[in-house]
Amino acid sequence: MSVHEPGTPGETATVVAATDVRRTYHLGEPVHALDGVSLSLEEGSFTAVMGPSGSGKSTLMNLFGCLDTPDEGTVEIDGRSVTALSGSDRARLRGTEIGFVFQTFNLMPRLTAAENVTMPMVFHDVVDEDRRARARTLLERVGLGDRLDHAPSELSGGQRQRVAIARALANEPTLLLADEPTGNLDTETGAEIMDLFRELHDDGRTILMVTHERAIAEHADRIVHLVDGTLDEIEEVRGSKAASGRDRSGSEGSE
Ligand SMILES: Nc1ncnc2c1ncn2[C@@H]1O[C@H](COP(=O)(O)OP(=O)(O)OP(=O)(O)O)[C@@H](O)[C@H]1O
Repeated sequence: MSVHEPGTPGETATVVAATDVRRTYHLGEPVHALDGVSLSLEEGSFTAVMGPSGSGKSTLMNLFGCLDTPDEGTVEIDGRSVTALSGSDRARLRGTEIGFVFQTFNLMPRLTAAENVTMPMVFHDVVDEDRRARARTLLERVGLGDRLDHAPSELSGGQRQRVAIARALANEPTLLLADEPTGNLDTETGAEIMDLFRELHDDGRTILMVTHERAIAEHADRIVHLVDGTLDEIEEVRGSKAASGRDRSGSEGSE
């Protein structure tokens, strides 16, 4: 199901949408972290969010990730209004519809790679052996089929992030949210992780990524620029790194 059914054949569906969202924090002087932002994510789109420190990027991610609700405006995920849900229903929606990738990986240190990947599957009715098989498939997908039983401390930074990406995919989420996914990696490893994101994008995943780095943002199809809690510009990334490797109706890469 989608927020808006496509009007014409071939038109892409909006799967996640924030409409005129406002979020004000009241610690002393009110801070308008988001001051009327609307942003829709089409199915299979890859969007980067950039902006100065304090411009509202994390606040927007928290709304899309069902970690917070707006004071005004609405957030809809796969046709469901997040704003109308109770805290526990929102947590369930978060567990089933959102996959999170963090700058600091956030793996459970005492669990193996495979066990980390099976953790989010509690939201689904999957028996143990199927979970293990699914974790294996996901870890193979991110190039770690030979690291299932390694602890995070036995993996490199790039490998840890790959485990985190496999974990984020555990429930076939509607939306993959990545907060500075290359922030703790060297340039080369960061580029490898972005290659993986590009592959996931090619597989049809819907991705929203916050980054400070222009070169990383250019892997997306468009860059959303936030300034002072407002949407300053949506920049289409022409011949983006994400698009360059693919044949997209033959229309890309000829500039
Ligand atoms: N829980 C909170 N309580 C009070 N103020 C907050 C809270 N979270 C964020 N803010 C304020 O809201 C504004 C937006 O913060 P936000 O974290 O969304 O920005 P950001 O663009 O992600 O910044 P950065 O790039 O530094 O992570 C900032 O002025 C921040 O100080």
